[in-house]
Amino acid sequence: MQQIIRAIGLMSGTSMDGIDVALIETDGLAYVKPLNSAVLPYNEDFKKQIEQALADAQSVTNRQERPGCLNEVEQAITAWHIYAVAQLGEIADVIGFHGQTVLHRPDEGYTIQLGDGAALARESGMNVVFDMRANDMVHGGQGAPLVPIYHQALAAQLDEQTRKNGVGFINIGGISNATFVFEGQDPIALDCGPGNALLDQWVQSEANIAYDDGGLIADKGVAHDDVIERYVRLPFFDREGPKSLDRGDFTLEHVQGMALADGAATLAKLTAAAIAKSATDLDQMPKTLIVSGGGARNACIMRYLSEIMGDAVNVAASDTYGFSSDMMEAEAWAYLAVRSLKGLPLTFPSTTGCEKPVTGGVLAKAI
Ligand SMILES: Nc1ncnc2c1ncn2[C@@H]1O[C@H](COP(=O)(O)OP(=O)(O)OP(=O)(O)O)[C@@H](O)[C@H]1O
Ligand SMILES: CC(=O)N[C@H]1[C@@H]2OC[C@@H](O2)[C@@H](O)[C@@H]1O[C@H](C)C(=O)O
Repeated sequence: MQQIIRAIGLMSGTSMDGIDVALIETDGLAYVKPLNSAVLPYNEDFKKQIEQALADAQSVTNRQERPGCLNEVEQAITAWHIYAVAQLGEIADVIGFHGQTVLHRPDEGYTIQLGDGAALARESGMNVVFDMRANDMVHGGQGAPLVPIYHQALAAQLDEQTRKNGVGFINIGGISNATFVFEGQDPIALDCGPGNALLDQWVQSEANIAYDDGGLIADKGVAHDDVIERYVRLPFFDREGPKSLDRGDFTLEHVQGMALADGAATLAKLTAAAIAKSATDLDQMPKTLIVSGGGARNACIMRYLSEIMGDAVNVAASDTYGFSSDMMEAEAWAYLAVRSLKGLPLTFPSTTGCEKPVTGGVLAKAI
């Protein structure tokens, strides 16, 4: 019997809306049991500071550099995470700490997640595994997505028929990413395209609203397929996976001038079209798509996705299967920390393009 470890995962994703915290127990293999979770939303002031950090990070040429406000924001991010762990109020053997991505340049071989793992270990009194993307890049990988091996562990909990027919896990966060799990194979993964980030920016700039709750704005609009075509012509979509994106890789340029609802509908349909496109190179189309992340709550994105995938594919939010849509990434970071402690691979040639399965992460021990 493999050793069962209690692990906390901390995820603050590209939507920059706050920190998801999850406690699980796992053997780092097929056994996973979520135990508790919490959310710590960032306030408006801090979101603005992170946006400034994203802008200041643009000048970085080496991942150790911290120009502009980056040092200050990194300390603040660490403080928010220390508070998030305290809020959860649980003791674990290890914490998996993602940090805040401020720059992701896979073609140049670096990615930066702000967050001081040693400080978190010191203040929480728990061991922390952080910086889990870097070693993948050292081995030729994209450094993202890392959640696929966790998706594979979840897939093992599904019934035999569902597993046999292949399962896609779709995470619609700021950027969307997909993992396709077929029995007996390593998971196949890639970033798909914009998730909610463009839609958030759109409703923010046009209506001063943080996000399109339920997809109600998009639902009132008409999607412009010619605009979607313009996005889909970008070179990213021609490349085969594995591939990954930076939050800044897509902009609102093609929807500028549209009416609020039409722009929202167009961006919702673009999100769905990009996800559907990510499955086109597969040898076999999975019969089930399990959707997580905030985008699973956008009924318009979900409807477009079901329509584009057609009747042969069952598209449903992950909660339908008993997997938490909101906590899946935080749980994944807990799971990855355990795999890191055990020296197990986090990434595979089929998930990030690394040359061989590789482990990763840096361990900061609690003193
Ligand atoms: N009720 C809702 N209706 C519609 N959209 C929602 C709802 N709740 C959240 N969202 C969308 O989900 C986004 C947050 O998603 P999530 O927390 O999965 O992203 P993330 O983890 O930050 O990003 P990533 O996975 O790219 O790192 C919000 O910015 C918003 O656009
Ligand atoms: C560099 C980075 O932070 N990438 C994120 C981002 O958000 C979604 C997508 O782009 C994915 O590749 C990744 O996060 C998920 C959790 C991952 O690594 O699996």
